[in-house]
Amino acid sequence: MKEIILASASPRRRELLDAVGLPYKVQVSAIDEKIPAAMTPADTAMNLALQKAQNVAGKFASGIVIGADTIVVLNGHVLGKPKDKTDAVNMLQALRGTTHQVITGLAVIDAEDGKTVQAFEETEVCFKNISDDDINAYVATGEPMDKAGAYGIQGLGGLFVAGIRGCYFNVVGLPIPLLAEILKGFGVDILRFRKDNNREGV
Ligand SMILES: Cc1cn([C@H]2C[C@H](O)[C@@H](COP(=O)(O)OP(=O)(O)OP(=O)(O)O)O2)c(=O)[nH]c1=O
Repeated sequence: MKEIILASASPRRRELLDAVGLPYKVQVSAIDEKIPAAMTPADTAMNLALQKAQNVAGKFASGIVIGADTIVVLNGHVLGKPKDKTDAVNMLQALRGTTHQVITGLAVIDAEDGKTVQAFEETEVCFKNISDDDINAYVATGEPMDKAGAYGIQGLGGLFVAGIRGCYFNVVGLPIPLLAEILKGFGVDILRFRKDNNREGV
């Protein structure tokens, strides 16, 4: 099997790949994450994912490179990571009581021949109508600062979520089922890639 290279600094993405037992190495991309103007939210996420994957693919002669980018979309407007605590408070105030979308764009590149596949997953997240007090207490924990939309559903931010429709892993930053489908086209079968596939105790 070709080597898998995750073009990401996100600990969440590593944890999600670890959970399915796929061996990989990490090479963080060196791109300046600028949200391109005049693109749909899905195209924005896929474009950023592509920039990350291309940047890393250029450093390797072979291997399957995975790039991803997660954004939150409220009424068609893209929310990335908060710039500071005030920005985080503003984002959470805008998100409370809403149903919004979380989109993760994926780009997978075979560094050897340049074959590239892009896709995105979209999940709807319904937020409770949380109080300013709760927002301030949450922002004070620091958890929102490195996360799109200023929350982490997998952490304390999960307390604000009334429900979701769609892929949970997508919200956390890597839509594993979609990625598994894409990787099959690169000759990587997550379910069957090793002979000794004993997952007892996982
Ligand atoms: C909405 C949401 C986002 N996030 C995270 C996932 C992503 O790591 C982050 C969005 O930022 P990204 O720019 O997608 O990723 P990153 O900067 O963390 O890592 P890299 O660019 O190196 O791949 O927000 C959560 O962890 N939980 C959530 O509920």
